[in-house]
Amino acid sequence: MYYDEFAVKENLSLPSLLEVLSDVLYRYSKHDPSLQQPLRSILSINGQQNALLNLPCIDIHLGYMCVKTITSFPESSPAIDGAVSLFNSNNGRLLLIADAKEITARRTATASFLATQLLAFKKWKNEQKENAILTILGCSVQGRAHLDVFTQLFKWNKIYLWSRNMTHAINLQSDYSSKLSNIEILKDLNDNRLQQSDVICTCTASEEALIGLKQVKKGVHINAVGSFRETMRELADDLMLSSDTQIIVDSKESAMKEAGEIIQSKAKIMAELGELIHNDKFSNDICNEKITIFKSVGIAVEDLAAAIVLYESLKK
Ligand SMILES: NC(=O)C1=CN([C@@H]2O[C@H](COP(=O)(O)OP(=O)(O)OC[C@H]3O[C@@H](n4cnc5c(N)ncnc54)[C@H](OP(=O)(O)O)[C@@H]3O)[C@@H](O)[C@H]2O)C=CC1
Ligand SMILES: O=C(O)C1=NCCCC1
Repeated sequence: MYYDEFAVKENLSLPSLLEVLSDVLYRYSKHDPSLQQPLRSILSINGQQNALLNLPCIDIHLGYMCVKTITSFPESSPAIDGAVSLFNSNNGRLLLIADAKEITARRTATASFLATQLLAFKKWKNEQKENAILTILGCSVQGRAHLDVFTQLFKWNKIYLWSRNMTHAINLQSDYSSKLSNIEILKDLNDNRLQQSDVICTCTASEEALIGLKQVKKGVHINAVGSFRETMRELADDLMLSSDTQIIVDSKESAMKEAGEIIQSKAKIMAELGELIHNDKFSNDICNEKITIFKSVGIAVEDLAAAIVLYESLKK
């Protein structure tokens, strides 16, 4: 009944997760009445950064209900802890409880990959696809999961890693040295190699902007994962507000309430990720000169997708 982080990692198929994520995000953005997801609750402890989060949702169409309960204690390691519970929505039976750290990390990185497919790969010509450069900023749990998922699902020409504490980037590079020989370390964020990156994933708990317009190239795609509070941000206002930037989010409702970059810059959101799925008009409109930003805050239907994929794989 309880599946720990190792069982989650072993049994959660990324291609299946990508498919189910795409389906639930599509139906979420279409306001499909069979999918119910209220705004998550974030209860702060003593007005500090530590918090208890609750993310529930019901999917009558697929026949499941899910609730993820996690703590976020940024000064602890791991920062996130908790469990995901999956239920049958026809008879109310509890089907599975699984480690939330691993589910959160893998569904978040897979949502970023889906955004990269929809926003970057579609605008690239073949040559750019064959020589694509990925950069990951922040080499803790989310950065590590992004490296793992992004390299399992796509072949990158080069990968650059940066972390505030450079040892964390070096450790991550070393953990992957037997599988990936194309990883390099960025010592700082003014390194020219950041400007060569085709895709950048920002996976930090920063409260100050780490990158601005001058540090990135035209047409870059950014997955901004870290911020989920008004006070947090990874991207500067000039990047958020540039007329060359198109901003996509997982949920408009959540992003306007939780994403520091959106709240502080008052940048306009172009669409939800789900609105780009099965939408040829949008794909045709994406221009390779534009910067695309996927601002992810994390929503319950993403945990639901992961829990369903896990449950159905374990049932076989
Ligand atoms: N969008 C989503 O769905 C999700 C978002 N998150 C968020 O993503 C972020 C990273 O999560 P996770 O890896 O689990 O967290 P950890 O606490 O494990 O790691 C924090 C990361 O942020 C970096 N960091 C912290 N402060 C700064 C700063 N001021 N400047 C630059 N880097 C900084 C750390 O770098 P170093 O170690 O080198 O010091 C480290 O890489 C968190 O903010 C988390 O809340 C998490 C889950 C889902
Ligand atoms: O979606 C999630 O799960 C989280 N989002 C922001 C940070 C904590 C976990």
